[in-house]
Amino acid sequence: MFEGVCEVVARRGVKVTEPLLPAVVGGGIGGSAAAYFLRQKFGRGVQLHVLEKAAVGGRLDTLDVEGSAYEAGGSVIHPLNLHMKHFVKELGLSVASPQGSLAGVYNGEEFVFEESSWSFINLLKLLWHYGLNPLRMSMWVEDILDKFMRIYRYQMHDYAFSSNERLLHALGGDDFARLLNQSIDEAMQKAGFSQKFINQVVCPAMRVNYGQGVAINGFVGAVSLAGVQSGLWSVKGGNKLVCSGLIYSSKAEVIPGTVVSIEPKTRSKRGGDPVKLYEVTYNTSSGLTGDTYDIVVIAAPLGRKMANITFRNFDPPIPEFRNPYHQTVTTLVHGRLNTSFFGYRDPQAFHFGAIFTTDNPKLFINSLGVVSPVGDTGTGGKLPLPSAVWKVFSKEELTKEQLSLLFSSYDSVKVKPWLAYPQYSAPEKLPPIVLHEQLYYLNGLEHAASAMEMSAIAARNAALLAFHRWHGHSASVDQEDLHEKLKTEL
Ligand SMILES: Cc1cc2nc3c(=O)[nH]c(=O)nc-3n(C[C@H](O)[C@H](O)[C@H](O)COP(=O)(O)OP(=O)(O)OC[C@H]3O[C@@H](n4cnc5c(N)ncnc54)[C@H](O)[C@@H]3O)c2cc1C
Ligand SMILES: CC(C)=CCC/C(C)=C/CC/C(C)=C/CSC[C@H](N)C(=O)O
Repeated sequence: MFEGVCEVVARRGVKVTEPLLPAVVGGGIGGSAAAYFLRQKFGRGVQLHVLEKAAVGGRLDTLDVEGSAYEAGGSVIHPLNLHMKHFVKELGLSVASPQGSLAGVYNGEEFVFEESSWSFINLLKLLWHYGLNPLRMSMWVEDILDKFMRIYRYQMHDYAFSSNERLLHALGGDDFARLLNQSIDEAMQKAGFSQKFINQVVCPAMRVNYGQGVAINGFVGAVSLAGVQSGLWSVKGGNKLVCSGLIYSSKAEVIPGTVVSIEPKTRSKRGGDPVKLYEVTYNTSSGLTGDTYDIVVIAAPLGRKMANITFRNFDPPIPEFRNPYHQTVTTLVHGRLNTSFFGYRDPQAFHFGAIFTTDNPKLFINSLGVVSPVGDTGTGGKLPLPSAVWKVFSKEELTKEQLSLLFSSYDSVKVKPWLAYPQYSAPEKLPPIVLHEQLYYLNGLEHAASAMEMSAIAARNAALLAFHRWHGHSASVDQEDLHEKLKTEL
């Protein structure tokens, strides 16, 4: 018999087999990766559904500017994000590497750091401004990344974790727990970094990536610093192609609908133990309907303003998810930058293609940078074109007046507001993975750090966890000292 097929007794007493029915709620990178990994673990015999209320891709989406598509949500992928790398290879997609451009850090009045196109000059400038802080930061982030990379080995050996705290502890022990319990500001101060460096270099990286300052937890802070390292890449044609590709490869059926409630049910079986199921009710264009599933993986942020799913009749009740999400607005502008806004009267002297900002309440933008279409790898040069497509991140939608301050002229403006990431703080409390016996939640890990790879890791963990719990393989869940145990394995 196929794995993933359960035996039931049919009406006439003849034994027949019924496919196991897992459902995934949400078709973003987390949900599509969950479908892929569930298929990998449970095999051909299961019938997989992905319930999606909007477009497959979720927070991976593009906006069209004058006939070309640009990433408006999740855009860059780290070279050590091995799940994303594997998906792209497996799906036959291609990689695009963004063209580097010169960066400057603006504090609302002046540039406090200006990158040079000469690497030697740059090194001298960094040393002059920040001493050994930049070098020490690279080593600090490398050390965290080294520990983080342990997840791939654990998952390759099929190990799963029943809580986000256990997962992170298995990677970085008490160091990761400490990072979650303090802000990136505190963590870096304790590690000996200067306040000037934190304010002028670390804070701008937090603002460009997470739209928040250095009060965010130390773990997401470290991920954010990894997110400004070199070698970042994206998927040619758009990152969301990974989601549609994974769903196709998993042979899951996408059910268009908004899940409104989930309720545990017991179906009695003649001559056998009762079967426990979940009744998932969802809204479609033709009204309210529902299906029952053996396993449900929720791959969408829970909460009233988010997925808004009601958990009915669970005993004990599933607690409400109150963790708020932070708004980030992406604005794509095809136009000419008003360089005098940044203190450059002469546009010819302005060489920056990426502008980061420090924490200044007077600033109405978090960052802006020149971007290329998803099919393209850049303009081939380091200087921004006089007229280019700029991506602006801000907390609120930009007003016409603000756009006119930033741009001397523009041809088109596209806006996408997102409830982008959790509102981070320290100490960070992470939501559970196991909500009920066979009901799992992926997006709790986002509260440690939100990134495509984090959703993919959470997805593989949930698929492994569901598989082991379904088959009673307790030895593969929450193993202690995995790092030591696996050292001896090839
Ligand atoms: C502006 C922006 C920039 C970013 N940049 C990067 C980056 O450069 N690199 C990086 O790694 N990450 C980046 N991220 C973060 C990254 O995009 C997310 O962490 C990741 O895409 C989350 O994927 P997910 O599948 O977990 O959630 P989502 O993508 O949010 O997917 C959830 C899905 O569930 C669906 N859904 C919700 N409720 C229901 C319901 N009730 N019923 C049915 N379906 C439902 C939604 O429609 C959605 O499709 C960025 C995010 C934003 C917003
Ligand atoms: C999970 C690990 C180890 C690394 C991920 C590093 C990474 C790619 C972080 C970026 C996360 C993020 C939310 C970026 C948002 S903005 C991206 C980009 N700067 C842009 O301008 O679009």
